[in-house]
Amino acid sequence: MPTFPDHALALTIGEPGGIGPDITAQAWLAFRADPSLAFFLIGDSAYLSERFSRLDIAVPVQEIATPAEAPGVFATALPVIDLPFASKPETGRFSAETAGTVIRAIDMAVDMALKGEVAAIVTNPIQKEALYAAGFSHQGHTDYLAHLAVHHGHHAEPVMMLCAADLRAIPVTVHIALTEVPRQLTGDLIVRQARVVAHDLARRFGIASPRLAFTGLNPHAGENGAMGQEEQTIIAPALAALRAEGLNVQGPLPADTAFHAEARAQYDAILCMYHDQALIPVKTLDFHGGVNCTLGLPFIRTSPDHGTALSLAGTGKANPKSLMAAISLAAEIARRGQPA
Ligand SMILES: NC(=O)C1=CN([C@@H]2O[C@H](COP(=O)(O)OP(=O)(O)OC[C@H]3O[C@@H](n4cnc5c(N)ncnc54)[C@H](O)[C@@H]3O)[C@@H](O)[C@H]2O)C=CC1
Ligand SMILES: NCC(=O)COP(=O)(O)O
Repeated sequence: MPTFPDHALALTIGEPGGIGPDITAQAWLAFRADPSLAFFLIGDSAYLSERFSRLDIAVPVQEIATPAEAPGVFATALPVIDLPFASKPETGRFSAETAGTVIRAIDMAVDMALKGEVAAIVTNPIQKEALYAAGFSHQGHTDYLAHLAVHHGHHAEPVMMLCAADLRAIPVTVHIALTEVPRQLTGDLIVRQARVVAHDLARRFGIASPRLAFTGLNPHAGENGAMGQEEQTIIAPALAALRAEGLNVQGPLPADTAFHAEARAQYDAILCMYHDQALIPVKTLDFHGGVNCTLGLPFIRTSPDHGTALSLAGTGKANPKSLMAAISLAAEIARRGQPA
């Protein structure tokens, strides 16, 4: 397992028309004096230099050929592995024309992680609709990273976990229409995700016997079937199976009362039945400190909790703290290592 300070973190450029370049520059300014947080960016160095020159900050860019060069450069310049765009991105706009290169940056980072050349991957936000328009057939990074890992011969069972100060929330179903949720929510899906969460909270977060909570799907967790059946037919049986395996589980809890401070103190992570049930509390509690961490991969991946914020790109107004928190968490997990 590669660790700091020998191995740097690989950052991917994400949507070039969005705030990724700006917050990466700000993160470098904040962290450049700390070799334990050394990172490099995979992106178009000429475009990045031009973007930075328009912000009121001095961020020199230095091209590197390999990840191993990054720690030696990090204190004086933002190390960049050059990956030029075929067509010039437009700040504040997304384009399907750059999507292939955006995906290529992710491919390269995964390749480096699987070869043990980097300590972890931190992804800048992608514009999902731009990638979809270019033929990308995955929901987002989370399932694409797992696809790449499997393609390279590894096992992967991807789980999206959003972390705020004292809340870790997992959407069991992710980027699907709300009408699809009852159709795609199964006991098997809940059980498989809970196993990954329990395993990775122990392995990556040092929580030996994590306490897992689960929300219901319906208002008041269905109120004994009066407001929906999924709690009784899908969620409760899945929890019973997990209990039989020795996992510490509670629920299904009514989602509306599962996130206040006293409730949060009762669990280490909460598995929620759909995207907004998990992400609204995280982003409300800690929008600028929230981190998206993928569990179930053979490498470490974190990301800011927010998206591309196109309207802020190039303005200098994007807050870099979520990306900084993502970098810090990736470094912390890498330092902890991976006990078997
Ligand atoms: N990990 C990833 O790749 C993610 C990608 N996305 C993608 O981003 C695109 C835009 O999604 P939206 O729903 O509009 O979410 P968004 O997070 O880009 O923007 C939501 C609101 O938060 C503000 N905001 C976001 N980041 C900020 C920052 N660092 N500092 C200050 N304000 C900030 C924006 O200006 C906007 O008002 C979509 O294509 C979505 O799929 C969204 C979330 C994560
Ligand atoms: N809403 C979370 C999000 O869009 C992140 O998705 P991913 O790209 O990390 O899979």
